[in-house]
Amino acid sequence: MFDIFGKLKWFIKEHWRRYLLAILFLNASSIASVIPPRIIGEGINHIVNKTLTPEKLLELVLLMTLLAVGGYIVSFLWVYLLFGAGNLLEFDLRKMFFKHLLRMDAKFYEKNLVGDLMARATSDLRAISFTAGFGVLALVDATVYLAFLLGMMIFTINLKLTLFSLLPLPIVVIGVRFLGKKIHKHFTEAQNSFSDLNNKVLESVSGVRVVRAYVQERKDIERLDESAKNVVEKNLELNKYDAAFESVFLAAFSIAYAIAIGYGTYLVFNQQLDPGDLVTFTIYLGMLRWPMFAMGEATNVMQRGNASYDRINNIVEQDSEVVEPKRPVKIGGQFRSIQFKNVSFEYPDGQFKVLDDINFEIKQGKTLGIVGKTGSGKTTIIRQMLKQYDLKDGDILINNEDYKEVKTKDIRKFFGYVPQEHILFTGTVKENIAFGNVFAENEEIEQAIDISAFRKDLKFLEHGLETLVGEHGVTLSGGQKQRLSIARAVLINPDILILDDSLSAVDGTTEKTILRNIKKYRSGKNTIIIAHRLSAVEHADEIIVMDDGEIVERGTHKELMDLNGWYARQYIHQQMLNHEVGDQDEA
Ligand SMILES: Nc1ncnc2c1ncn2[C@@H]1O[C@H](COP(=O)(O)OP(=O)(O)OP(=O)(O)O)[C@@H](O)[C@H]1O
Repeated sequence: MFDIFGKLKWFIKEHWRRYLLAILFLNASSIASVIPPRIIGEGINHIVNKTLTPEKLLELVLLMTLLAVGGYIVSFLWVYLLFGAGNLLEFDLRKMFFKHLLRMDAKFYEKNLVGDLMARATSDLRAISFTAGFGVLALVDATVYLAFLLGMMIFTINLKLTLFSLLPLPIVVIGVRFLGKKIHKHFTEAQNSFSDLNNKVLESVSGVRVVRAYVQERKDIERLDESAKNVVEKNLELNKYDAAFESVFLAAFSIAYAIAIGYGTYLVFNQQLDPGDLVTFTIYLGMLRWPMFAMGEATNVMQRGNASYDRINNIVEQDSEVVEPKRPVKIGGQFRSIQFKNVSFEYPDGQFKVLDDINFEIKQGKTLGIVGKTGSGKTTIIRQMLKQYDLKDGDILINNEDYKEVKTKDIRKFFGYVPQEHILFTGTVKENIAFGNVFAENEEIEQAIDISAFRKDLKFLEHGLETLVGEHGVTLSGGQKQRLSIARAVLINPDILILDDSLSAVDGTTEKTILRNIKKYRSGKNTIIIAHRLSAVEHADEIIVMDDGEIVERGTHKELMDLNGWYARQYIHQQMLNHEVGDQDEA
């Protein structure tokens, strides 16, 4: 049950002063709350014994007022400090979690779905934060405050009365132990089902257009329904144990209350107890509700916090397979070359070689074209180049240094990558373009817009560069997104610009314009172009043709045309199609 505090030792150690003060103020407020019932009892005894004088009454009222004001101040302080600790912990954990997500490799994201990660980053982190704030409060009140109250009941009122009223307590202890374990188990199951629902909602929302296009709304609703039902069932199961937990202790407490009232009245009748003391005792008994309830709550909250901490840890403990070098080699200065030497690769859960003995070199200032059938391994070459997966067979060298000896971030700084899927962040067009270089000057942004032929699109956007795009903004067409993504990559002026099928949604004329601009503005820099439309790589210094993970043809456009293989056949076929389309357009 206390495991969670062991796991949070690092945080408590860092914030021990805050916790110490919070607990001191919390206990001061407990003391401030156990004295007034005694004053009330004393007042009643004075009334019964007819010894109450105006001076005594004034003294009692002043004391009560003083305690109320003091209690208010210390309560404010402990609430601020203790719940603040919970918020600080949530902030620290969220930062750590997010940093970890940014560090992880592609394999991690294949294993852990986004919806599940989101569930952990929200409700699990909140459960842990709740433990660090409210959990500590419940624990302190269930022990120290309980001890204060019992002390007052035993030492200032009556030992026997107190002992009798505590008789049902063992029921609570047994209930807490048994039900606490069940709650831990069912809470984890409920959280897992919530993660699953999150994944499905995410898929449904992001794929809503496809779902509609295929008229699959009903099936999608059924799928979500099933998942939502599962969440409800798991939570109802959890509620059952939650309810049993609270009922066990409320029943035990009610019995204790009945015993105390019955036996206390008997003592008053036998003049072994003053009526004022019985009133004080009943008030204490009422006050005992919270620390006894807190006993259950502390267990409950700690069990949940523990389960959530394990779920967070489970993610944070997963390490990236891409191992960072212990003594990294620094590669400063300009990019000179990248070499693939006998590189073979299988995806972690794949069954076959996706890359088979790949060899090529890109020297400074050169353009490489990568073409081939779909699924032949073109993008996988890029993933290896960006060190997204661990390389097992063969070597990749950058400026003659082994990739394994160079930090991933030092490798990636050479690249500007335009992936097949274009991601727009919520913000303006300008912010999206300047994503990789927020300090870019306006002229640099304007130049990136010209290179990527995005200027003509700007005219159609109501607020030009300041138009909001992404989740809360206007929707851009596929071609516009491609051009914006190219502008984003061009702006960072990378040594190697990678266009991964990034010209597929632009027409032939715009493609020519973009390629001409890239050649002109990026002379001396490298470009890698993956394309299905071969006209996009015609001008490259070298073109490699991929088939089933192997390089089956290589050379310049002219050499490949002379070879009369897949490239030449495909090129001629595409040219004929272009003419046909052109003829139809003219007709
Ligand atoms: N994450 C992955 N896990 C397992 N297999 C994968 C993964 N990504 C791709 N593959 C497989 O690797 C092979 C090569 O994929 P890759 O994306 O490199 O091909 P490509 O030539 O770029 O295809 P396209 O032209 O359609 O983009 C395919 O058979 C694909 O199914």
